[in-house]
Amino acid sequence: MKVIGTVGLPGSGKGEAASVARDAGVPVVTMGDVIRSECRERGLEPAEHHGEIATALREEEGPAAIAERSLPLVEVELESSDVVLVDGLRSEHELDRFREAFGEAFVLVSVEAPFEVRAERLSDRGRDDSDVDREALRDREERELGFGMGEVMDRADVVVDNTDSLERFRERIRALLEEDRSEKGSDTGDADGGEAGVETEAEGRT
Ligand SMILES: Nc1ncnc2c1ncn2[C@@H]1O[C@H](COP(=O)(O)OP(=O)(O)OP(=O)(O)O)[C@@H](O)[C@H]1O
Repeated sequence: MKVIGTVGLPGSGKGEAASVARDAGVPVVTMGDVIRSECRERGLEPAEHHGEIATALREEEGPAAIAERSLPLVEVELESSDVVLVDGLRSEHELDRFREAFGEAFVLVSVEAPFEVRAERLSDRGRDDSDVDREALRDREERELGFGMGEVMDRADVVVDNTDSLERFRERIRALLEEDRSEKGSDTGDADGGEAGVETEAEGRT
């Protein structure tokens, strides 16, 4: 059993990692979906109220609220799949909650690329205003860092550097999904010569 959590700043490649997982038949639990469904529950438009409801949930149910609400969705997927990907951790409270629930079976992957690279890719993606407007991107980034995302990234088990081609990134994610639990923390760069910029952190685990 393995639960892979992803963390990364806007445009780093979390969505791509999730789509690689889906293509490989690995179920994906998107933490943002928990917020979107709560918006609908409250009769609010998710596109406009996402940030506000995320804050409200944390205030009402505690800082790990979104992780807490994601857990049953992960459990359901684990009934039929050995590996599940959780898209988009934001805070250390959430990380602590997943570690508490899954222990060693939880592998945190930080997807990283410099601001300029992400800004460039996002302006090509153009999903919303913060994709094309660099100032809006900075604001979004600061908000996410404000939730403690930087600290979460620092605690990652695996860092995947996404500055190379999309195909190289996809290969790296596929390798991670296939990696055996016992290899956690080891460099699996053999499939790509280890050039994909993979670093690992032992975090004192055995
Ligand atoms: N290595 C790469 N080369 C080229 N384009 C890439 C690469 N990685 C990701 N992209 C593209 O960059 C854009 C941003 O990636 P993605 O949507 O996965 O980011 P994200 O981390 O999910 O961002 P957000 O948090 O804003 O949703 C997408 O259009 C994606 O296809």
